[in-house]
Amino acid sequence: MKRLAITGVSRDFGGALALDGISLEVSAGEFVCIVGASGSGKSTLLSLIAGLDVPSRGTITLDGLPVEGPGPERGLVFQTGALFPFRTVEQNVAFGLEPLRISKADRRERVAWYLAELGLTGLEKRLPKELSGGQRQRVAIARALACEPEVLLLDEPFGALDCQTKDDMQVFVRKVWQDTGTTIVMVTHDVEEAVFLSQRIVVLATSPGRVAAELPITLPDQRDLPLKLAPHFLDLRAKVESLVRDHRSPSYA
Ligand SMILES: Nc1ncnc2c1ncn2[C@@H]1O[C@H](COP(=O)(O)OP(=O)(O)OP(=O)(O)O)[C@@H](O)[C@H]1O
Repeated sequence: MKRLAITGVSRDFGGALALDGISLEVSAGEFVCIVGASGSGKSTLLSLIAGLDVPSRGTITLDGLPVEGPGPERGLVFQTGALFPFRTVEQNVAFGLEPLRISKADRRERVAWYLAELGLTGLEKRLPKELSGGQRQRVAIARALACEPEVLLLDEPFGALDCQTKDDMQVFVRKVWQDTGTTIVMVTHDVEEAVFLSQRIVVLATSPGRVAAELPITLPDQRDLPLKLAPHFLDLRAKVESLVRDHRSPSYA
């Protein structure tokens, strides 16, 4: 289990400051959502944590060790799952396990467990083109989780899905998080989704991107879809929406 610490992180794209002095800690096993208006630097922050990009200033550490590039302890899933088109579902999920020194039988068992966990049993032999958008995203999440990362980084993973599929995916992700204890950091522009999923929401402000607010999400651990209509849920959602609105650049007002 790892603790993620982001300290004084800035990212300057040749004079354009995308992130300015972000400090944030995520505890082992925590589920944190990052929200903010378009351009607030959400994706930039996630790529820095993933090690796909390097901060201009500041440090990012996992259990005290600096992040210096991508690593197997951090799994990443984007909006379009980017599956290997000529691999079947089970071959996609097994991909990250192939270089690991585990027996074929263990590998098969692990793949089967994650396929079952994500509701994909029965689709093992299908190719990505034979799946729905929601199924494809579940394969992408299963593939990231099969490597048993300490931290799962999700960048708008359900952004391209219809409302119904998105609802189902949110329920899946809550269950997976509870079953596996994986630390999750997720970027979304959907405030309802962030409130439903997370234990804490970090709101980023725009121009430059910085932490505007952090809110603990005081909802029960067991969450089902009707919770989205409960008064306490709606209060939290309204509060976060107004924080996002209040911290976007004037050009969006
Ligand atoms: N490679 C890059 N070169 C120059 N500027 C960049 C680059 N990547 C991001 N930016 C700028 O950094 C800022 C933050 O972008 P980022 O994509 O992280 O925001 P975001 O909050 O994820 O936005 P959205 O919700 O629209 O996806 C934006 O002003 C963007 O134009």
